[in-house]
Amino acid sequence: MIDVRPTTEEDLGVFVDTVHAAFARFPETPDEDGGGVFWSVYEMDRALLAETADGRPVGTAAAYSFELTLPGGALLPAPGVTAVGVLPSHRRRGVLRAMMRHQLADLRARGEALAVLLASEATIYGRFGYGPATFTQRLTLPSGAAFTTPRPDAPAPAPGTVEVLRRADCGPLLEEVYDRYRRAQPGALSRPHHWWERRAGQPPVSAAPRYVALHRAADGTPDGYASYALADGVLTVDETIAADDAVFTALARLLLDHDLATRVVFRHVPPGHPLRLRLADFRAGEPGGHTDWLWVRLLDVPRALAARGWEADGTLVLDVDDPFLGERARHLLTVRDGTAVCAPTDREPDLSLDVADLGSLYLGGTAPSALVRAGRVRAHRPGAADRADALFRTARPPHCLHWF
Ligand SMILES: CC(=O)SCCNC(=O)CCNC(=O)[C@H](O)C(C)(C)COP(=O)(O)OP(=O)(O)OC[C@H]1O[C@@H](n2cnc3c(N)ncnc32)[C@H](O)[C@@H]1OP(=O)(O)O
Repeated sequence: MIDVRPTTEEDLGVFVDTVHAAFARFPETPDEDGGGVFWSVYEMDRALLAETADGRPVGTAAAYSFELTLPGGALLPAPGVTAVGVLPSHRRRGVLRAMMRHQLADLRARGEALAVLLASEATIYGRFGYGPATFTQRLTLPSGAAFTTPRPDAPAPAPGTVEVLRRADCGPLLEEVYDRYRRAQPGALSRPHHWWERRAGQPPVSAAPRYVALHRAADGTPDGYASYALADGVLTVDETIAADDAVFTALARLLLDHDLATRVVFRHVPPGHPLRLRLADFRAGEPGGHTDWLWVRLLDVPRALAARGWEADGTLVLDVDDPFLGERARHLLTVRDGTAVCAPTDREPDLSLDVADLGSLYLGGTAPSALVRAGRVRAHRPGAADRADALFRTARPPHCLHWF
């Protein structure tokens, strides 16, 4: 018999020990101020422990309080599910299933319209209603890679300056730039202030030493940064945050011209990013590690659909199956002037789909027609998939590079 219960601050020690044992890792030691490790930002009033009948902890799950930027720019609270683990001695007996059931009920009771996570394996979370909604990839370029000559009528390069700082000395500036960027980028997550304060997460938030190329606009406002380190001739760029393409290019140019590097690895580039198209030699750019990043689980389909912005008008009837929660509902989605209304209907469906696949479509990162072609979504009439493509499409593809 397994019991799943909510935790309090007093459970932090046992929670940290259990989740680390599930991942077969040992907890790092926090700094004197309690920061410098990713688990210093766990929210223990949002975590769960699974225990055996005699009170031994065997499973963990938690959630962070993030905001997700939706297509159109609305910000929606998005619990970021994390620290999911079950001890190797207690796997494949339904402990995760019990925790997911408890957690999704709890998130609904708190009024959340959706939840998000990063999956350790892509085979785990579909059954619980999560679908991959954003994708990311690495781009490796040879140092010194030349850009094409811009057209004579191309916009001038970003006016501004770049300065090199140490990560440890510019946290507040990075926080400010990141926050402005994530509000404009669909699919991006907030990084709460205490993450920066406690240096929790992966660079540039973490305490790991990094240099930072900080771009400032002509008026001195910081509008982009890239955090990086050079080792064994490889300049690894953890994240490149830029207000626009011109700022991205200015940062990329500085990194590509760095002495003593043979290669520059941009670890997080949105698929389809124009950086590779700027190269004089297209084949010099090596994309790699293309992978799912943010997974979305819709908990309140009508509210979630009404919350995002839409770039085309139209209607669509969606028949949505949610096997894990044992629900099925048919929704009439009507979009006018960028705003959607989603109401129950008994009209014949245009598309039948699982809630996990709707999660994949939600941010515009996957076209409905692609899921129809993959056999995951059923289109009931000619033209239905095209209509759905036109509706869900976003001019700016979603991207997320926050790790949690
Ligand atoms: C958001 C995050 O935190 S991602 C991190 C996830 N955690 C890890 O990767 C840490 C190491 N792994 C683990 O701790 C565990 O194996 C877990 C948490 C992935 C699974 O826990 P379990 O208690 O064994 O899962 P449970 O027995 O409830 O399985 C539920 C279902 O998921 C399936 N499943 C569980 N783990 C996996 C997996 N790794 N790959 C594929 N399927 C899986 C089970 O087969 C079962 O399928 P069914 O519904 O068809 O019967």
